[in-house]
Amino acid sequence: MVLVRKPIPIEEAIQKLAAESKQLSTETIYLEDSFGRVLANDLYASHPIPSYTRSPYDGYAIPSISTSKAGKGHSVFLKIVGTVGMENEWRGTIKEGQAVKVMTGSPLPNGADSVIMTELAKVVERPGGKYIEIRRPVSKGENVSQIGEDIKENQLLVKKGTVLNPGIIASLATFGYKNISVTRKPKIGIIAAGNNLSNLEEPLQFGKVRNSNTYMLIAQCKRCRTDSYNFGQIGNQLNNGIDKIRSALNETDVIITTGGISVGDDDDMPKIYEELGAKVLFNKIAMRPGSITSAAVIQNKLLIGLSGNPAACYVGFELFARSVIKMMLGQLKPFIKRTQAILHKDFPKPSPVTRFVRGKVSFCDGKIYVEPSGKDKSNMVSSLLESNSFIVLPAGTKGYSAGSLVDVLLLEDEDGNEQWL
Ligand SMILES: Nc1nc2c(c(=O)[nH]1)N[C@H]1C(S)=C(S)[C@@H](COP(=O)(O)OP(=O)(O)OC[C@H]3O[C@@H](n4cnc5c(N)ncnc54)[C@H](O)[C@@H]3O)O[C@H]1N2
Ligand code: MOO
Ligand SMILES: [Mg+2]
Repeated sequence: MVLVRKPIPIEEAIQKLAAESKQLSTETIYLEDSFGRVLANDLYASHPIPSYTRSPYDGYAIPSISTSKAGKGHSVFLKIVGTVGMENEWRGTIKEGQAVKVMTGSPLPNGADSVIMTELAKVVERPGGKYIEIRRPVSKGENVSQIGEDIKENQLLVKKGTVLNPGIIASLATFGYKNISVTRKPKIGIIAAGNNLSNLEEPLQFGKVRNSNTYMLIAQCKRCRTDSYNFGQIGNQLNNGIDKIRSALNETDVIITTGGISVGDDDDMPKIYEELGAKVLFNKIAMRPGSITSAAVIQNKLLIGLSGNPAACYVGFELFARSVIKMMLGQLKPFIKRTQAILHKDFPKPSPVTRFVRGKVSFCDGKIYVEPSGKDKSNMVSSLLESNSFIVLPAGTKGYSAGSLVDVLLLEDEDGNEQWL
């Protein structure tokens, strides 16, 4: 039987996958383990920052009015009556003509409304004690950090669906969020199909290739900040493949296969879908490479069938599996970041369907440039070495010359897009 394959538009494939990629349950983790995890609920500021009026400098807290007569060759002298920010902390109310030594971050003592930096206040001995000499008027509020000037109480700090990065983690720690609720990571099972695959440690035999895709996919899952499980390889025995996928289903949320998805004699994946009773969502997409990327659903779990050809497998993962994982993680922006760049080299090939060329983005003089990162064949692995992006060339275009503005998808970006387009 010849398998009928009707190519569907990329957007439709994305929609079909989105319908099957519901957000997973949540779990509570320690803040120190939260880097790269996705926040499961909105978090608010439980108090203002700063929570007290404080000095941003080492210096002297003073009543500014005491300096009004300083300037034009005239100094004023304020008596140092204590120090804040030390063990024997001074706790009084500063009067006119007085100053209290403060450290960066110290609370401003009562009676003070400004701070003069150490460098601008010369300490002098005078009858009755130590004084600071001030040569210019200091205005009210000068060098004072006001309550809530950084973050207001009850302000929304971080939206649910945000990927936690060091800056966000710092903000959450500021409010004492020791435990936080995040979406659990989807468990991705990886299976390589193919008769001619050898393990990495085996000496290479004629007609065989090493199973590089499994390692690529593990790393791609990591880049999506989720965990993958290597279920090894399946050869050309149909039952073996069916059993392996069945048992992997019990331990995973999504199974990604690579290889065996096309129309060759040993391409068993379509038969495996059929034998398993999986509902096929699509088995061809109008794009290159990765046109035979397929997806099916069984026991409410997604099977994503990627090409065996390394570059097509890579592209299929980034365009589809990546978004599936991010949707399951409840990410606000599950789609790959798209921007525009100036093509640095000619790309003369026409594109009858949308083409994703492995690209290398670089930045120069405030502009974004992109060039193909190597030979553009889906069975080639070399173009992946330097690829950090895909150049998107729309269907029906006849090739591009250097200098043209093209769309690019940024693979290393963690922020993402809310929409596919
Ligand atoms: N008559 C047709 N032939 C092919 C078509 C077609 O439409 N009609 N589609 C081509 C396209 S496009 C692609 S892409 C490939 C897809 O092939 P499969 O997904 O069936 O993959 P395999 O046949 O198993 O292997 C293809 C190729 O990739 C190498 N490979 C496979 N697995 C791995 C792995 N884990 N690590 C590294 N390399 C792997 C394998 O050695 C083969 O060279 O089909 C075209 N053919
Ligand atoms: O469309 Mo196949 O998946 O390269 O190159
Ligand atoms: Mg094949």
